[in-house]
Amino acid sequence: MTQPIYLVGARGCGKTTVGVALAQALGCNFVDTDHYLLTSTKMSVADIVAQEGWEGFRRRESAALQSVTAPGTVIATGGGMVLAQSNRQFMREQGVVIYLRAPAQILASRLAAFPEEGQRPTLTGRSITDEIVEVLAAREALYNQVAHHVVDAARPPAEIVEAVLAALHTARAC
Ligand SMILES: Nc1ncnc2c1ncn2[C@@H]1O[C@H](COP(=O)(O)OP(=O)(O)OP(=O)(O)O)[C@@H](O)[C@H]1O
Ligand SMILES: O=C(O)C1=C[C@@H](O)[C@@H](O)[C@H](O)C1
Ligand SMILES: [Mg+2]
Repeated sequence: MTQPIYLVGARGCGKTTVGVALAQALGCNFVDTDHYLLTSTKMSVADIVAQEGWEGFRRRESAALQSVTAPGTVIATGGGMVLAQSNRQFMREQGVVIYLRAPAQILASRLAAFPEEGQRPTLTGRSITDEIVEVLAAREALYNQVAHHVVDAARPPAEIVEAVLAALHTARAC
């Protein structure tokens, strides 16, 4: 698998968790756009949003997407990467896009257990559960639209990795 693999989906669907394991299974590199921004700017998502607003963060994450894209790489994106049409087009053209789909209830319980507010500042000012319902309703069509494959992410990470590998029809090393 030399094309980059992009993992998309809502906060808590497991893009980072599954991405690490998938890259290991494929013998690929792994990169996470949120982590890339954290290390390259030395600012958390909350810091960037406080200084530059969500608009500034979205601009930076679009640039990060371009910077981290490379052959033989599994790329965990931020939950809102799909909002920009240019990002959706770029991912579809450059690689294989996998949507890790899980219901709002499951996402909310994972996020409530490990909120990581620095990296996941509120998007709406609502509770975790209300927010994820609202955000999923607004973005579900975008996740489906950009995806080459949709994988059920409401199960243990190892099973999700197997399902992604099956969708890719390959377990070859990079
Ligand atoms: N398949 C899973 N089963 C149970 N817990 C999971 C699963 N995937 C992830 N988690 C847990 O849910 C939380 C969020 O996972 P993770 O950070 O991988 O999500 P994400 O999609 O990368 O979110 P974000 O968009 O905020 O970066 C973590 O605490 C992680 O351990
Ligand atoms: O869903 C979102 O809009 C976000 C998800 C996280 O991965 C981060 O990219 C950031 O907190 C925004
Ligand atoms: Mg993540």
